[in-house]
Amino acid sequence: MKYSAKILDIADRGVLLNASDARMVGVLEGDRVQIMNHASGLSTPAVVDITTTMIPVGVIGIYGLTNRTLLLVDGTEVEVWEAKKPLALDLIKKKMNHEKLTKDDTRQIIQDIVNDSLSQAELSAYVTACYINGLDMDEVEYLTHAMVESGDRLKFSNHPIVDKHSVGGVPGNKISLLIVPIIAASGLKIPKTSSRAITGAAGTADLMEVLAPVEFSAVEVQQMTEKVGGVIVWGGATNIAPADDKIIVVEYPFKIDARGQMLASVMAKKFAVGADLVVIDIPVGSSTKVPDMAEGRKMAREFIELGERLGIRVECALTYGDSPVGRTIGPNLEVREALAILEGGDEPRSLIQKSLSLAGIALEMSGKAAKGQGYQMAEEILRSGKALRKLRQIIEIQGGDPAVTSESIKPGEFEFVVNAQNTGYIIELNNRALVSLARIAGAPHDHGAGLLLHAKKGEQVNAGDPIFTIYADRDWRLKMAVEEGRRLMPVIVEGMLLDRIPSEYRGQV
Ligand SMILES: O=P(O)(O)OC[C@H]1O[C@H](OP(=O)(O)O)[C@H](O)[C@@H]1O
Ligand SMILES: O=c1cc[nH]c(=O)[nH]1
Repeated sequence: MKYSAKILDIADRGVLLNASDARMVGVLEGDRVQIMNHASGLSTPAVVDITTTMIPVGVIGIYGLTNRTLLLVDGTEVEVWEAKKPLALDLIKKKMNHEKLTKDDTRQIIQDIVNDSLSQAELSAYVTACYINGLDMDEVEYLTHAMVESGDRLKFSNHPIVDKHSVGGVPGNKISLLIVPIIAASGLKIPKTSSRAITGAAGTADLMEVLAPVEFSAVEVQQMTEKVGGVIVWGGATNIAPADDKIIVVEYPFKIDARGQMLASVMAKKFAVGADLVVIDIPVGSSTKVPDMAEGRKMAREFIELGERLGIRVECALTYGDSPVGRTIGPNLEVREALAILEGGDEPRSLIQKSLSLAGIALEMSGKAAKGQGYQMAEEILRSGKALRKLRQIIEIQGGDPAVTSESIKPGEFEFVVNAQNTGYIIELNNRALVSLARIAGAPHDHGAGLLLHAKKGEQVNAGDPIFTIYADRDWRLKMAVEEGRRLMPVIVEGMLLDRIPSEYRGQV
């Protein structure tokens, strides 16, 4: 049947049909139609919403993200018919029933994800089934290959290509902003693609966006890396492993990171950019993705094994993750902290040490530094100002202002200081609670939102001393964060009254 397209400014996938047209096509709410633009030859399936008033008979409303595939303008004639159910649905059910997915099953699922053939509910079912039932190493390998094959790949003529990736889970982990320019300044190539926040309050792509645009095609990533040695871009915009970001969008609200998908997500990005040598940061701590060292070693073995299957040499660094890295959480605050180090600052030591350790491992793996000399070489590159100059080149080539300084990056204009109620030592900084608080304050979308920690774990505070400041770009978000902070209690000072249970309390204990 033929319809006239009306482009709807809705940042979602799908189409809107008048109820009587839906009956004519033979679809119900949530079913799929295939839309064909005969003039351009472009076609896509889309999930149907139904209205009785918003779209007249003979017109089909096309949502913004679906129109990215169809490239229609208002009034274009399109053909619409009931689409077949995506093949992935039966395969997702297989995973729900604890069965192993084959290479072909996985390829089909990824193809349907990349083609936007699955609704958000169906995609969530896939992520949930994998999260609960897990993937074995064969399934992880199939997933990695399927993710790579469905997107673009970089092909550098000079090797080695070095890369680093963190599994995340620890807030304030701004180390890529230091490591990438150190590696690139050493003369190696590091085409770094990053995700936005998954379980955290600011992913590396969110951080870099404070300094420069992060959305580039794979070709542009390759060209920029050839020119200046490195980039820091958002993987979701590159069409490198394009299923990755669609899966992450589903994980973000739940703050989950399904293990098998995480391994594939990280290594697919490394494989697709042609990396030969990869350092993986595995933060270990009670409120991270990896609760203890034994689990960290297990994950490290999985990364190394997956690397072997892909022909990539992987080394893993188990890092301290019991509390945030450095003193800041949230885009502007984290970027300011990282830039201050590149400008010559020597605080916070823990952030500097972590960044130099990982950069040092990469330098040793590549042979740039002799065994045991990587840390020193990374430190020399940092202290000489070469890393800062390199970051400025990266910022410039990505279209940002290379003259940016740490001082010019400001936290949100609304702030609230949380003071210690009693004297004692900080005995807990709860990562998950700190992330929740930073997200409620607006991070990562509001770049000024976040937290500044005045005291870290083990430090002593006196009653009345500031322990952390909440920043927000909007006052109502600050109010919400302050209220939530009272409930979440992300920072515990030894001796603090945690709660008061009245004698008439009858709740669950
Ligand atoms: O939000 P959570 O789950 O903490 O971590 C996700 C972050 O970890 C990785 O960092 P990088 O790209 O290696 O710097 C991802 O790319 C992403 O930015
Ligand atoms: O890039 C990343 C990092 C952590 N977890 C993922 O799923 N992807």
